Amino acid sequence: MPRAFPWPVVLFDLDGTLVDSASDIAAAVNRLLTELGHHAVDEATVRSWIGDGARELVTQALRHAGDTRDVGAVMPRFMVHYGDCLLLDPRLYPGVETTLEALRTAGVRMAVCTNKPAQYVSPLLEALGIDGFFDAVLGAGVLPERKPHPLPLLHLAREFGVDIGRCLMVGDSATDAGAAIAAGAPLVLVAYGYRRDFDLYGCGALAVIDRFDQLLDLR
Ligand SMILES: O=C(O)COP(=O)(O)O
Ligand SMILES: [Mg+2]
Repeated sequence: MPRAFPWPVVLFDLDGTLVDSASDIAAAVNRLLTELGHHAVDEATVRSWIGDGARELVTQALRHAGDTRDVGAVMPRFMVHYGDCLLLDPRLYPGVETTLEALRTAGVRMAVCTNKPAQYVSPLLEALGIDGFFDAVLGAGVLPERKPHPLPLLHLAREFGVDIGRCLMVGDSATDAGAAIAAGAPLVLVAYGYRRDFDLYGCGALAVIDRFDQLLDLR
């Protein structure tokens, strides 16, 4: 447990940081692709599309399939599949629950700040038994901008009444890094998530951690 954790607020990314949801998201993408008459794709390919929100994910999937139809036309179907697949096999990364517990004990207030569609965030957190750790949960579609725009982070900092410079952002991708840097939030990145080809080590993060519980070693 941290003796004195340096930040009073931590904003956590969800997919690829707290939860390994790639197989569920891949299942939803593949239900859509096969419904549209395309071949399914493997999970690793879908992983490389996660991070910019559902619409961008489907845009990439359609492009991959050579399908030129308008993404907006297929989004309602995709959202049905997304909901149906949400709880197929989501997994907390190792150490998440004990680390959140330690942070809570240390008096740190926590929020989830994700590009996952907002209506699916709380059901996922509840199913994994970690919803109680968070004072705020912010998914995509609630605010007019999503990460890498700084607005979601600034919005949460304002809700907590804490200067953004004292709100640590913990994420796994370029969208998290971009949002944190634009907002002026300190940033820690996890190395095990959906980083794609993003250079985690060259973006100015305070630390890049291999295991979630290494958060507690930060000083
Ligand atoms: O659903 C996404 O595209 C990514 O979600 P995240 O912001 O929690 O990584
Ligand atoms: Mg992520």
